[in-house]
Amino acid sequence: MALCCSLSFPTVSTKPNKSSSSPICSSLQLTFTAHLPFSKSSSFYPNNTLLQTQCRGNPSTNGPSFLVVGSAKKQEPLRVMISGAPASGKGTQCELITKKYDLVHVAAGDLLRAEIAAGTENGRRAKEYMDKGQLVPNEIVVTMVKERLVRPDSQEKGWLLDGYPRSSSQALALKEFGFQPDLFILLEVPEEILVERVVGRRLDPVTGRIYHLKYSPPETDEIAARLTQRFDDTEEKAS
Ligand SMILES: Nc1ncnc2c1ncn2[C@@H]1O[C@H](COP(=O)(O)OP(=O)(O)O)[C@@H](O)[C@H]1O
Repeated sequence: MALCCSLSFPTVSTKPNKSSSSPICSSLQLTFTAHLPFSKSSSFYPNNTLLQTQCRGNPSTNGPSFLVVGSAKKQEPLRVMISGAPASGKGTQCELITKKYDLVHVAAGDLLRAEIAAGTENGRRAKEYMDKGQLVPNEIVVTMVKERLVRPDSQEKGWLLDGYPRSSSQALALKEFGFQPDLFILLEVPEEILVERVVGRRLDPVTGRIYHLKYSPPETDEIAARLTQRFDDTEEKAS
C-alpha cells in the first residue's frame, strides 16, 4: 500500500471484512472485473474518478470484501500493475483481467524463466537467485521488464504487469523510464486464509489444473489419486 501512495497510483484494493454477507469468493472475481472502470465507452466523472464501490464477502466462504477506486484520465491503452501474496488469487485475477480487457500479461517470473530457458547470461545469473528463493537483482529485472513493456504489442494493447515491482526501488526505476500505471491492484487476503489456501492446494500433473482439497475438490477419485503438492506450498510460504 505504501508503494501505491508514494507513487500516487490509482488503487484497487481488496480488504477483508468478516461481518458481512452477500457475494461469495468466486462471484467476487466476476463482480470485481465487471466493475473495473476502464471500458472504452466509459464517461468521465469529476476529478477523474469513474467509480468507487464496495462489495462485501461471505464469511462462510472466506470471500473478501473489496473497495474499487478507478481513474479514467485516459481511455487507452490501459496499463495496470497487480500485486498480492502467494495464494491471494493473483493468477485467477490476471487471467480474467487480461481476457476481459485484452491486455498483454507481463509476469516478471515468466520473463525470468524465459531468459533461463533461452540460456542467456542474464538467465544464468537470475537462476542462481531464483533457486535460493531470493529476489533477482534489479540490474537484471528492471531492464528485462522495461524491454517487454516497450514492445509493440504492450504499447498498442496496454499491459498488466504481474510480480513487479517487488520493492520501492523497482517501482521508482520503472517510473524513471516513464512507465506509470493507470491502476494498481493490490489483493489483500487475511494470513490465516492464505495459509489454508496454500496448504490445501493440489496440482493435477496430467492436466496442470489446480485444485483445493476443501474449496475446489477433484471431480473424480482417479484425479484425486494423482494429485500432487508443490514442494513450496507450505505454511511458511504464505506467512
Ligand atoms: N520483480 C522481481 N524482482 C526480483 N526477482 C523476481 C521478481 N519477480 C520474480 N522474481 C524471481 O522469480 C521467482 C519466481 O517468481 P514468480 O513466478 O512470481 O513466483 P513466486 O510467486 O513464487 O515468487 C521469484 O522467487 C524471484 O526469485
